[in-house]
Amino acid sequence: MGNQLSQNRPFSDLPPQMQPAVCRILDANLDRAREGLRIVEEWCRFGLNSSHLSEACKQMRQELARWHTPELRAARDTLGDVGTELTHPQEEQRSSIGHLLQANLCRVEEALRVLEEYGKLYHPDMGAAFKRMRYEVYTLESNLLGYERHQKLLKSYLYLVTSPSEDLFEVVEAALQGGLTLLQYRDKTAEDSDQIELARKLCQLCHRYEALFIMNDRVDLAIAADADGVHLGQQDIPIAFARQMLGPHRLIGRSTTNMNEMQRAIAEGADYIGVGPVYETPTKQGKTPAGLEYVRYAAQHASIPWFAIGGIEPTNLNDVLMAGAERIAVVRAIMQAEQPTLVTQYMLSQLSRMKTMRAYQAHLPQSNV
Ligand SMILES: Cc1ncc(COP(=O)(O)OP(=O)(O)O)c(N)n1
Ligand SMILES: Cc1ncsc1CCOP(=O)(O)O
Ligand SMILES: [Mg+2]
Repeated sequence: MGNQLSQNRPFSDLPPQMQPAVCRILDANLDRAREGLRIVEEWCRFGLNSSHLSEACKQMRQELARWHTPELRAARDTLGDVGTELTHPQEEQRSSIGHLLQANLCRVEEALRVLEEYGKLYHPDMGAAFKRMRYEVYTLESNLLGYERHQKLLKSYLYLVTSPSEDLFEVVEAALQGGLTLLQYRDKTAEDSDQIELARKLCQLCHRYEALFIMNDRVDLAIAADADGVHLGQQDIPIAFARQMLGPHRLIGRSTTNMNEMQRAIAEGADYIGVGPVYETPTKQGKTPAGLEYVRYAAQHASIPWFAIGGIEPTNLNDVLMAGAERIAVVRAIMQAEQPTLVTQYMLSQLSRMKTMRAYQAHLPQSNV
């Protein structure tokens, strides 16, 4: 590319007074795009441990570096740049990693758009090169978001499924403050328009705490609320259709009550499954419990994350954990708790204790287990 750049003399028909300005624009935006990519790359590498995503960032940075010729660098005039001290107040605050990544990807995309337009004046190949790179950044953004969702799911051990409540937001926020990282909005009676409004607000609240937000039953409402995914029961829309509508990066959960449903959900590409009801529960009246037997089966055979659900409370949590559950989902235990933060913290601590115990046992010689 270096040769190509020097062979095709830039600015063939630009008036001379415009040439330094174009060079300064290209220089500034090459820097901007590289800096933004570097910030994203660091998170891919150290936050997500994804060599694949960090390599994608690195390759784009290297391509930007190849375009950043000495001629463009020489055009820099920092003292004469009236924009160096202009910062937007939002740049001073980043409320979460998600926002930080989004802001920087947006910065990269903007810079690439500028490079694409002004680049056309500078070199015949520049416009097309930066257009292609902009699309690569869109793909990176989408892969990154999908990867983040899956990582968060893997790190989620407690799942709160909501029930209609006057204190919905207070309870959910209290649970988030207690460390909840996965929420499902479930309301079987509200109008669609009300559900969308509530779902959007809940989704924003969850994202402020870096938690995932899942919509129960309805793919259309999940899209409207920009949810991280949807939870589908056996009577809800098939996973394949949901996947077509949601794309590859949103999560799909499926309820299962027996081993056949479990195997089918896994084969159909569910990201996680509900396993239950473990116990009879007023939240789902008339539903026959699958019992601890099915929890034991799941512990042996489920190859994707699974959440034991149904009638789980602080008093029987240990039995469910002893049957092999690593993850649980609850409605009443938190929605009806007097102190939702404390119950969340208690449940999370029990799940974590069990996880540590299992990890320890896995390292003991078999005769000691
Ligand atoms: C995590 C989780 N597991 C199971 C269910 C139940 O889903 P479904 O069988 O579709 O019943 P409804 O919740 O729609 O009444 C769930 N919601 N979440
Ligand atoms: C939605 C759902 N699916 C299976 S059991 C259940 C309800 C669980 O509610 P609770 O935790 O109050 O028993
Ligand atoms: Mg359902």
